[in-house]
Amino acid sequence: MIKIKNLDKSFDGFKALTDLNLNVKKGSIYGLVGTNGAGKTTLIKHLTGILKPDAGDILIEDSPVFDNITIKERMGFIPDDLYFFASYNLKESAKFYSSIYPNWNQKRYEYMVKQFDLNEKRKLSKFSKGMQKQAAFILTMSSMPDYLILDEPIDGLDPIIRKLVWKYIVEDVAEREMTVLVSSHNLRELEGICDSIGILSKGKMMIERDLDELKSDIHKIQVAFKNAAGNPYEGLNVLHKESRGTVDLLIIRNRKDVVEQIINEQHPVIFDVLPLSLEEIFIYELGGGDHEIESILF
Ligand SMILES: Nc1ncnc2c1ncn2[C@@H]1O[C@H](COP(=O)(O)OP(=O)(O)OP(=O)(O)O)[C@@H](O)[C@H]1O
Repeated sequence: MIKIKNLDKSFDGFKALTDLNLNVKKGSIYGLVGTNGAGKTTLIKHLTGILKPDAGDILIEDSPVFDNITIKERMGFIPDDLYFFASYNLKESAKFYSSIYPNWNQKRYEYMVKQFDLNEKRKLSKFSKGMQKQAAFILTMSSMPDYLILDEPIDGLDPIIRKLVWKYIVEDVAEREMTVLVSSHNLRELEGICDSIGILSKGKMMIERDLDELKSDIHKIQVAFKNAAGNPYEGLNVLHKESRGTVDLLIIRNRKDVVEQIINEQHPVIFDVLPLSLEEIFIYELGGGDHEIESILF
């Protein structure tokens, strides 16, 4: 399990992370999302022991991460900006990885090289950006990490490879309880694989919830009444409302059964509860402003 408690970090007086808390359950996939500059990479650099916090605790299995070789041997990290030894090919890199990661799995490495169809004798510096990401993924997954930390892992990968990457991750989570934290701007893909989500904004954790729970709390409805008496939405937590002719479109933060009960009491002529995607929740929660929400949601 990964736990961050009250993390603070400043760069030359600029507060990049403020009193940040984060929890990732063992054997789960945690999606870290946030606007540009929100602090995702800074947070990940703390989690992987690259940066030292000004204050707070970064714990894996209750042990501090910084300078913790035992934990780092069991951790795989793919940064946004990859670093390779310029003169190495994939095969030489694998040899290096096998010397530092005690759980290195040579069979898996060979299988993955075939499956991703990479030439292991070609210098990594000659690979395209996407091929370098694939190489980093093969090396990391062949070290059989218990903790996998990924910063924008699918950026620049084609759809077939992206599918393969997620397949490996999901299988390792299911089969050997690997714990994953992944930052991404691709909310549609995160939505399909994450158990929980942390939404970061301006260095602060805005929301951290199970994805299903998050979704069961907030709904988009369209509704029309023939003769509504007074305010038909009284008792509901309406986050946003607009009207198109006789049809009202609303974002409501209540349980679905509560929404249904209150609206049905007013005998609507039209009433649909529509699912809200993670992308929509993200935009709403980060207060995109009613105008932006309007154009995206409806
Ligand atoms: N070494 C540094 N020195 C000064 N400021 C930094 C440093 N690293 C990060 N920052 C600042 O901290 C803030 C958070 O940056 P970070 O790279 O963590 O954001 P991010 O959420 O990963 O953004 P993006 O989605 O654009 O990659 C930014 O304002 C950035 O300029």
